[in-house]
Amino acid sequence: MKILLTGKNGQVGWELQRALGPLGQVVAVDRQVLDLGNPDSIRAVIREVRPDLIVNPAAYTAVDKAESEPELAMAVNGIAPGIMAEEAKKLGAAMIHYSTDYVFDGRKTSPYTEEDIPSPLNVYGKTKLAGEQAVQAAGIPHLILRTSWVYGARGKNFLLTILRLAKEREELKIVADQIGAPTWSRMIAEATAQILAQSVSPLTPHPSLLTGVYNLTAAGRTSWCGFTQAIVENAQAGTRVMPIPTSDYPLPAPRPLFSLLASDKLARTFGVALPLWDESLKLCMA
Ligand SMILES: NC(=O)C1=CN([C@@H]2O[C@H](COP(=O)(O)OP(=O)(O)OC[C@H]3O[C@@H](n4cnc5c(N)ncnc54)[C@H](OP(=O)(O)O)[C@@H]3O)[C@@H](O)[C@H]2O)C=CC1
Ligand SMILES: Cc1cn([C@H]2C[C@H](O)[C@@H](COP(=O)(O)OP(=O)(O)O[C@H]3O[C@@H](C)C(=O)[C@@H](O)[C@H]3O)O2)c(=O)[nH]c1=O
Ligand SMILES: [Mg+2]
Repeated sequence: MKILLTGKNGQVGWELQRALGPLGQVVAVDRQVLDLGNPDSIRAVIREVRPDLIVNPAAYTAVDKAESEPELAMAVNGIAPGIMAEEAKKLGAAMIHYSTDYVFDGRKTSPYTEEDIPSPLNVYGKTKLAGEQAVQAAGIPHLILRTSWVYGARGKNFLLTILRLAKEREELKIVADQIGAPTWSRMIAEATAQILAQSVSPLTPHPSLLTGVYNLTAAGRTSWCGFTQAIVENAQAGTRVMPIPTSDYPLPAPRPLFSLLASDKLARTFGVALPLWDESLKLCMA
């Protein structure tokens, strides 16, 4: 099986390079080779590589910047995945795509399921929803894996931001009224590999994916403030962490207040379930 992996230097892309290795021949590309903002570049690379499977963790993930760059965010998150899926269709290939809790408005009080109707609050969420719909419209075998609050040992993420701020400041003020599940990029990659391993057979080069949307997040729940407290504790940083309401931390993009995703469908379908968020955080930080 030949796998084309986009965004190889991103948090999830980096971990996928390693995790997918045993499952096939991985052709991992970055923005220089495959520019998601450029449809011709997307088509050219896919036609040259001729993958059996496209795995697409590349995305425009700067949530606030997206508010002032909506066209670029839409090109990368909304339009590019559809072009990939159309090219996959011509090759008889399948696709694994990633999406976000930010497709929801956060007005629910119990975890969102795959049946809940998305209603994004910000440009990033709107463009990610458009990308989901574009992949679905192509009519190819696909998985859309929705995850949340991704962190890891490299790249731009909340864990690394807090570790930096904890060194610079004696006190951190962090919003405590946004609830979600911090998810380690490595867990997302390993779960993807486990799912994929169940979907390939030596008889056919193309994976037979159980097409659909699946939530894929760590178990448990916390707030950004709770996440910060755990980071500071694990780092033995001694920084004070003060809970604040979202209204005290104004940002260009509104965030959903509640964005827990129920991962039962993933467990039911593939027998895959991620550990508690704070257990993975300890492992990652160790
Ligand atoms: N980060 C998070 O908190 C969450 C992420 N997700 C989703 O999970 C997936 C993986 O996210 P994550 O690994 O955190 O993302 P990152 O921001 O860590 O990585 C994204 C990658 O996409 C690449 N990229 C951005 N623009 C382009 C472009 N125009 N052409 C080619 N490549 C581009 C980046 O390249 P470069 O390094 O050159 O910028 C980077 O390597 C995404 O679909 C994201 O929407 C879902 C929930 C939470
Ligand atoms: C740095 C900092 C942030 N915050 C708040 C701001 C914000 O409400 C919250 C989270 O901050 P961030 O901007 O890092 O998180 P954000 O970029 O909103 O993270 C999101 O990224 C996209 C890509 C996703 O798909 C989502 O699942 C989610 O992970 O923490 C504080 O309250 N104090 C602080 O000092
Ligand atoms: Mg961010």
